[in-house]
Amino acid sequence: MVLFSEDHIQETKRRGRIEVICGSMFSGKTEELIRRLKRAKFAKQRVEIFKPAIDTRYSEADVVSHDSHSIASTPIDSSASILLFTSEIDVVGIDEAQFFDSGLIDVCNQLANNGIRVIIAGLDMDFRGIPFGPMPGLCAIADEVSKVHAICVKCGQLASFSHRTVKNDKQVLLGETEEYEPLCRECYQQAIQADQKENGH
Ligand SMILES: Nc1ncnc2c1ncn2[C@@H]1O[C@H](COP(=O)(O)OP(=O)(O)O)[C@@H](O)[C@H]1O
Ligand SMILES: Cc1cn([C@H]2C[C@H](O)[C@@H](COP(=O)(O)O)O2)c(=O)[nH]c1=O
Ligand SMILES: [Zn+2]
Repeated sequence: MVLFSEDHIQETKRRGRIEVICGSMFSGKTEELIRRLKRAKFAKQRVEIFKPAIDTRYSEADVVSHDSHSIASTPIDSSASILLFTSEIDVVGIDEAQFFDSGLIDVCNQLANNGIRVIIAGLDMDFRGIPFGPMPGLCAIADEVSKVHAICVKCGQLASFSHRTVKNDKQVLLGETEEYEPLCRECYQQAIQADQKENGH
C-alpha cells in the first residue's frame, strides 16, 4: 500500500491531478498538506498556497498546523481568486477547503486540466456530522483521497468526528481544543445524546 503521497512517480511527474486530504479536526490534514508542499518545493516545483481569509486562528497569512508547523500562504475570499495567481505554477495547495464556495470544485478541475497538481485539505464533516461545503464534491472529482484520523479523546480509537463542546448552532465557528474534541463514532453518538439531554430534547 502507498501511504500518503510517497508514490514518487506521481509526486514528481508534472501532470495535472487532484489530491484531497480529509478527516476530522486534529487528524493531521494540515501537517500532511504542508509535508507534501514542502517536498514539492524541494523538487524545485513552483508552489502557490491558499487559505480562506476568514481563517485567522493562528495567523493572518500562514497555514499553521495544531503542532505549529507552518508555510506561507495567500488568504483569499473567493475560490475564483485562485485562478488569478496560478499562471506558471506547478503545484497548488489549499487548506480549510470546507470554508470555500462551491466554485472551488470547478476551479480545481480547471487547474488539474491545465497540468497543475492540486492538493486540498479540509474537514469532510461539520460538527453535526454533515458533509461540509465543497468537500464532498472535491472528493468526487479527486484522483486520490486520503482520509486521515485523529485519536478519540475519550477512548483512544481512531476519530472521524469533530464534536463541538460549546453551545453554538452556526456551521462556521472557528476554534480549537476549547471548542472542539475529536471523537470516534461511538463516543460521538454518546456525546450528542448527552448534549440533547442537557438541552431538554
Ligand atoms: N486527539 C488528537 N489526535 C491526534 N492529534 C492531536 C490530537 N490533539 C491534538 N493533536 C495534534 O494535532 C496535530 C495535527 O494537527 P493538524 O495537522 O493541524 O490537524 P488538522 O489540520 O487535521 O486539524 C497532531 O500532530 C497532534 O500534535
Ligand atoms: C467541526 C467544525 C469546525 N469548524 C472550524 C473550527 C476550525 O477553526 C476549523 C477546522 O480546523 P482544522 O484545521 O480542521 O482543525 O473549522 C467550523 O467552523 N465548523 C464545524 O462544524
Ligand atoms: Zn471513542
